[in-house]
Amino acid sequence: MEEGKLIENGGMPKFDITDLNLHYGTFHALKGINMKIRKNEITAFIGPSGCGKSTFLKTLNRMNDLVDNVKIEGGVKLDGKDIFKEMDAITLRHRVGMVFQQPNPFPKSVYDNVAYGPRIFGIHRKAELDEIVERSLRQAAIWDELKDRLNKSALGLSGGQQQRLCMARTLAVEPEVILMDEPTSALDPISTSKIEDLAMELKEKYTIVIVTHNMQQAARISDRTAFFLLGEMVEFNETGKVFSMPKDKRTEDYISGRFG
Ligand SMILES: Nc1ncnc2c1ncn2[C@@H]1O[C@H](COP(=O)(O)OP(=O)(O)OP(=O)(O)O)[C@@H](O)[C@H]1O
Repeated sequence: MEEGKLIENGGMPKFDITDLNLHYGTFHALKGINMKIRKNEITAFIGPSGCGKSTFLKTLNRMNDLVDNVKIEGGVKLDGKDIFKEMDAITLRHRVGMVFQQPNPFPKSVYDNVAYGPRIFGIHRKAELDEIVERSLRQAAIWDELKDRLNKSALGLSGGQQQRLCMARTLAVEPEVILMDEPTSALDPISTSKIEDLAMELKEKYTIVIVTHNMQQAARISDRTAFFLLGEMVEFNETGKVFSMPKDKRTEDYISGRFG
């Protein structure tokens, strides 16, 4: 593995992003982003609507490749390897999973939703799939609720259950990074708190990057927070510092609600 630049307190960052620029046609959506995302931490992206948070998140597993007229320049390394030049998109998306804003289970049974990814990657033995399904549902803290409904349609679950099922589906292929794009914005407070608890448990094993509009959520669960504005990353620091003593006036205005 190629040696990447170490971060201040040692270790290699999970993602090393250097001078990343993204254009949608003539629109400059990400402007010169530099950032190192650490392993086993939760990194939160905050900022007003349209500032580029989702665009940046999707760049990390090359979901933007599918958009017409997109131009991406700069470097994104995962464990020291360039995700555009040294990795194919399938391998990347296996290693970097994603959970979306709206729970999006397939119109299949609970079991088949979770087994979907492993089957694509060639696992067909029933005993092995059973084990993966149970492990993933347990990790997503939903096994007890669903163990007697494995053959029922996932579409019959509540929104909060569907979102934890989608987490289980992501976990089933054992990714290293989980990208979460406003995963709780469609959920009630109890389901939200379950997803937050889950994210905090999962960071022991995974690296988590979450886009959230909810600043309390970023403050509650993330280790580091990045504030975006108009395609720029204005500030990136330990979450406590960003919220208690932001360095940039624009961050301060945003977190104190004076932005406008
Ligand atoms: N496929 C696309 N084609 C053209 N422009 C796009 C596309 N996707 C996003 N944009 C534009 O890029 C900018 C950043 O969008 P993005 O969705 O990344 O913002 P965001 O910070 O995640 O917003 P929100 O918080 O509302 O989800 C916006 O101005 C948006 O209109």
